[in-house]
Amino acid sequence: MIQETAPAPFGARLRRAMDERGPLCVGIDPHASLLADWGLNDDVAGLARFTRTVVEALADRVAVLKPQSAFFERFGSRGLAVLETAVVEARERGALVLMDAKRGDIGSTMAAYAATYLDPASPLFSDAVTVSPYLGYGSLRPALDLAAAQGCGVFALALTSNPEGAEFQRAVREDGRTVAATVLGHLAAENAAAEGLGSYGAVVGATLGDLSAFDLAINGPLLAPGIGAQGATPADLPTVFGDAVRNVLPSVSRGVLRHGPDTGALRDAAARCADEVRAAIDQQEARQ
Ligand SMILES: O=C(O)c1cc(=O)[nH]c(=O)n1[C@@H]1O[C@H](COP(=O)(O)O)[C@@H](O)[C@H]1O
Repeated sequence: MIQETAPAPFGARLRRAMDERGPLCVGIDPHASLLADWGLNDDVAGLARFTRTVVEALADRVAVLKPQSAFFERFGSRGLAVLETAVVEARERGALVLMDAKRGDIGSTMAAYAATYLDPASPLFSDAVTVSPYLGYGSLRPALDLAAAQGCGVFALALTSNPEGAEFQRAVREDGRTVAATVLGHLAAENAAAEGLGSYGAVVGATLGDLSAFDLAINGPLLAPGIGAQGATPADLPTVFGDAVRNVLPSVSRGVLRHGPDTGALRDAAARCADEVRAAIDQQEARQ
């Protein structure tokens, strides 16, 4: 009889990857301007070459690769085919793939989005996906449940790195809590039973300065974009995240990608960034 083994939870897989490979997520964001900088055309062949170069350079050494779906979708079905190949090859080379899709819809449609990224039968099956909770946290339930069943993760937008985010995310509800604190509270409840790092993460920008007004102790990963092109640095992480810094997964796209297309330069840039992040985390832990 074939024994069905439950997949290891995403949180545990992520913790192991961060410990072994360094706490870093590199975004695959094939901007038209980056394609040009790399000497590539802004077409499907350029997209495929760019993406393959990043995957071959980094998937065997960084903890997480985060393809930004929009940059592939803009080329239609042929762009999605490039994305499908990238996801499979990155996972085969040992990286966890976090699909940056930022999906969010009513629950019945959310189930279709969940199936797209979190059902192993889907060509875009990934280790985790970013979602938007602004149709109500409960609308994310199909993704949260499928993630649990498949050993996958979900990252919900809480405090995004862009300045416009505050208008909604820091709005105060009738009970006095902000919208962002509400999202963080839901995620903490979701992770409460997890042994070690939970599988339900929050997106919290590294650009936001002191966030001590928010309870970031959600027992889940905190995806922290904003380092590099948006102005934050690894040295900012202790100020932004305080004691929660050990659960932070910093994410860098252009800050690493601008070093391509040379494979060695991409690898050096990612390694430098991971070292700087680790040093910042060690410094904060020494203070505690
Ligand atoms: O979910 C994200 O990844 C994300 C959330 C957020 O608050 N801010 C943010 O910049 N991102 C994504 O992170 C990447 C940042 O790219 P760089 O600014 O080039 O490092 C982009 O793909 C954004 O879509």
